[in-house]
Amino acid sequence: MSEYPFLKLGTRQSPLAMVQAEETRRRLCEAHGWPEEAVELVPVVASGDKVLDRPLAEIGGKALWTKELDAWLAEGKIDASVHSLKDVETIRPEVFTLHAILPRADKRDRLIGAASIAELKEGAVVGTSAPRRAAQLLNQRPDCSVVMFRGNVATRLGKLDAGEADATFLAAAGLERLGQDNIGAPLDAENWLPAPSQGAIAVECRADDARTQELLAPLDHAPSRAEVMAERALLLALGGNCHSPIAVLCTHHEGKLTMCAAIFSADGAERVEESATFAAGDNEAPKALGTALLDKATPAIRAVFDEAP
Ligand SMILES: NCc1[nH]cc(CCC(=O)O)c1CC(=O)O
Repeated sequence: MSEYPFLKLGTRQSPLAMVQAEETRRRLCEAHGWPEEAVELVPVVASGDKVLDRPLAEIGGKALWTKELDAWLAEGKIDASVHSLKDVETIRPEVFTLHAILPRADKRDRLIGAASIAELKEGAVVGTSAPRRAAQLLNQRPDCSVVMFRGNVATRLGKLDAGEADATFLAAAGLERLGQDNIGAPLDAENWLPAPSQGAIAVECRADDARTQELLAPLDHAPSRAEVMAERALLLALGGNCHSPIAVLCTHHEGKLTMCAAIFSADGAERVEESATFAAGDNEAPKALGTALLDKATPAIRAVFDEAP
């Protein structure tokens, strides 16, 4: 007679999502001295995984990654959801809490198909559907062009292999978790900024579920939480969503956060950046940085943010 599972963890069923859910299960079992059977992984097919031929921004935005998991969590079919925090909307239903942020992995993008942005061949075609990656690329390499690449990591690498583009970007964290971290070249922060919350796994549960909150608590990594919450505060200040070319990197060091952020016009031609250092947990500082960015923004940049729904 077994009382397992103690906890049901909802996850998308893409290979990367499953690996991230497995990492969460491993950490939970380690923290509580449980056998693997104590945590059941419940895969859910997300709307975002069904429609692959149009940009996310056109078909409903980041909510498409969380809609099904949110419904299951609200109904109590699962106790918690595991998310790539980068894909989770900035404003979450109040009935949920992002209760554990796991130690953040490599925050960088990797470029697959060339050793660096500068070394992309003249007029290279680059596959991406992320406004940030497209704008940041075209800002540095106006000779390049962008084609839409959606789908999971394997799908995108397949499109590259099939010659649909000369190069593409993938998050280092995702490649690492899939054991493919030998692919491509990492892009460093001096020239290339990642997306808000890139590389962070978040575990969300119901705000009134004290039992699950207590079980998740030992998984929370305070420095990673400080970084991603500051990055999300910046997103909120900018009114950013999946349409917005916002690049930001926040790095924790001895209780302080250094944030470097850039926003772009839709075509990437124009770019403004700001950076600041402030105390971890200070969510006013990212807000001020957002305001400073918008103050400096050219009309073409501001138009992107004014239009954001
Ligand atoms: N947008 C899809 C997505 N969401 C999270 C990751 C990778 C893992 C992470 O950044 O946490 C990816 C793939 C990618 O951007 O290459």
